[in-house]
Amino acid sequence: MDGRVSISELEKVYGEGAERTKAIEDLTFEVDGGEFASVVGPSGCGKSTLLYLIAGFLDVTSGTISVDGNPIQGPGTDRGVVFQNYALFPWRTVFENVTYGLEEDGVPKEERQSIAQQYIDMVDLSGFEDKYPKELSGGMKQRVALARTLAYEPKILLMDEPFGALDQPLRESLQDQLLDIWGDLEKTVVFITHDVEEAVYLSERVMIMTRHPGTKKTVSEINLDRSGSREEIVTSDAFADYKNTVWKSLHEETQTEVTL
Ligand SMILES: Nc1ncnc2c1ncn2[C@@H]1O[C@H](COP(=O)(O)OP(=O)(O)OP(=O)(O)O)[C@@H](O)[C@H]1O
Repeated sequence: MDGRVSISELEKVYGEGAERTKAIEDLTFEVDGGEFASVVGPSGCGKSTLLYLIAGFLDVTSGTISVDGNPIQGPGTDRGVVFQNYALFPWRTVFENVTYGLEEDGVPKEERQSIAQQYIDMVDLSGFEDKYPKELSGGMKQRVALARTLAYEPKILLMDEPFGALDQPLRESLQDQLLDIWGDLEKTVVFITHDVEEAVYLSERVMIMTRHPGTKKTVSEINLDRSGSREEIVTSDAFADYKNTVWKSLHEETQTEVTL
């Protein structure tokens, strides 16, 4: 399936001289087309840097990042980013936020209206098309942001702690909505989170990063039976085992941080 992300011997250094910070070193990781992969790691280990490098917002210092074998050269509509703070345009309605990328791409009006409506319906925001962001809850804002990104049909969704600002019930409902959308649309997802439970619940694989400078520490494959309800999944022994494994690996890194 399309949407394979290959990261090879990646290094990212910010600044020069006394300001020099090596954020990522020697990171090699591959996300298959259509896979849901999460990245967890201690604060400052380079998770957002990694995501912005894949997005093409930042240049690599050395190494390569390719999508389906083609080295990335800046941002592109094959990759869509969803941020924690929604990044909506406050002066645009829900509908106008979702059509934004399509307008930029020169999609004709009727076509962009029908595409926007399709994704607004998909995130359960029908009826809210004419509202402005300030009239929406945090969960609704994030659903608008998701619809806006989905509207230009990227193969790859890059999500930077998208549910980090939401309370637990909202978080859970958006996680389930995202899983449904991922199942329907067959996107590749690279999902950054601090939350081990969230990573295990959502992902097929979880990469744990070392603390500064960040690199791949371990990768956990998550083979959960997802046919049951959320309650059945999160109370299963398998879920607890996966959570423990990821938590222990992450905890080793945060312990290092404390003792340094
Ligand atoms: N624009 C920048 N200029 C200089 N250093 C930066 C810049 N952005 C990030 N860094 C540094 O790079 C390292 C990785 O930062 P990054 O934000 O990618 O980590 P993170 O794992 O996403 O952190 P958090 O979990 O706290 O959001 C940190 O040491 C940070 O201070």
